[in-house]
Amino acid sequence: MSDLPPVLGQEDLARVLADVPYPDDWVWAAARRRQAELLKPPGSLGRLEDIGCWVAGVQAANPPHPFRRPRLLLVAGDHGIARAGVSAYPPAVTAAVVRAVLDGGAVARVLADHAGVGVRVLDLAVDDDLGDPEAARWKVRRGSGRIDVEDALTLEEASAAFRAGMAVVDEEVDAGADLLVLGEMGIGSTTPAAALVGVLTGADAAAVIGRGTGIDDRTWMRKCAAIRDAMRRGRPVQGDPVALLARIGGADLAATAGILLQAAVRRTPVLLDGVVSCACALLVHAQAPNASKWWLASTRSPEPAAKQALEWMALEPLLDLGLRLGEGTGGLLALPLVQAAAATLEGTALLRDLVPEVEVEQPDVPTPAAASEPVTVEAPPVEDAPAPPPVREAREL
Ligand SMILES: O=C(O)c1ccc[n+]([C@@H]2O[C@H](COP(=O)([O-])O)[C@@H](O)[C@H]2O)c1
Ligand SMILES: Cc1cc2nc[nH]c2cc1C
Repeated sequence: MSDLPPVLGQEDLARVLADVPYPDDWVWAAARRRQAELLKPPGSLGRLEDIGCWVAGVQAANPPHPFRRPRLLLVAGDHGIARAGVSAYPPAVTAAVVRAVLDGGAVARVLADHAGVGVRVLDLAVDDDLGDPEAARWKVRRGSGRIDVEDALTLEEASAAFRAGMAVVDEEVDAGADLLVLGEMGIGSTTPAAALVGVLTGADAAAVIGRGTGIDDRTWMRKCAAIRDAMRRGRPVQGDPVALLARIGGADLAATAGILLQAAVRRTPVLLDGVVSCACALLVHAQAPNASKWWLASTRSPEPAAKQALEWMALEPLLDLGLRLGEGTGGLLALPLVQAAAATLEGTALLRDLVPEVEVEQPDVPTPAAASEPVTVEAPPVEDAPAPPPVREAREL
């Protein structure tokens, strides 16, 4: 990462993208077989069984173990488009909520403390001084441009934010983090998120717009026009992730994309949150489809753009509770289930040890003895999943 230039071009990113590994297929397959041998009817733990196997694959350990040092990365930034009246709340809320994440009082802080998750706030572009030098270490500017009429960031700023996300992952993983929970805070952020998903999937503004913080119909019309205009500005650079983030994203989104990419490079799993992290995930996935194997969709956001992004990546959310807060609340609430999935796969007795006369039917997964070459175990297809996005330029370089 350190040899990357100050402005990230497609070729520079292509070098990083080429290093994205795949989680361990053999361990995943072994975990599948173990899952079938546990003291329970096969499939009786439902989705928890798939998640346990996913944990085994990303930890390259069968049985897996519950994560020991999960960390919430809360990425914050203000968005110039909020000045166009696209949110139900004023931009001043961003700084207030981020302060409450730092000092206590925000939902994310309550849930993180409850779950024993360490919190790191990254102020990439909050339009205020939070008075926390550690949070501001990666700040690239205050606020961003109005994406319907101007760029959110310069290419230098977008690159700096993207690289900041990558650097933070390196720091966290070097310090022992074994799971990253993504969170975000920024009034107006659902507008760039929707515009990014619209450009990357080819969907219309009306198909990706959502109600965000709870907007009324008049605000919806303004927001739809803003997304439409931003998408028009973004389309010419849709194959260049950093240029796209500079035009219609924002510093918090660019850092989030950098986190998602570098987490995959560092073989570190990530729990996605709502529409903003899903949009950034789609942007990285469009260039490096392997990367999404390291991510788990924690929650189904009511934002249509989140639904589209997850379908595009064939990721099925774990929770469907109508969460639309952001701040990493989806991942924080899904975490106990992920931990339970790992714990049951690790700690449950084997049926054959207690009831030897019952024969276990093994699932049809590859065994090392059955093939001489490692095989890629594909994720099961999602019904009605759209065709992959036509955005692969950087990878083809
Ligand atoms: O996570 C989601 O899917 C989600 C859906 C709607 C709103 N939000 C949060 O609300 C803020 C953005 O909403 P808005 O209406 O200002 O664009 C931002 O702080 C997000 O964390 C988050
Ligand atoms: C109060 C408030 C808290 C939030 N947390 C994340 N997005 C938010 C939006 C609002 C308006």
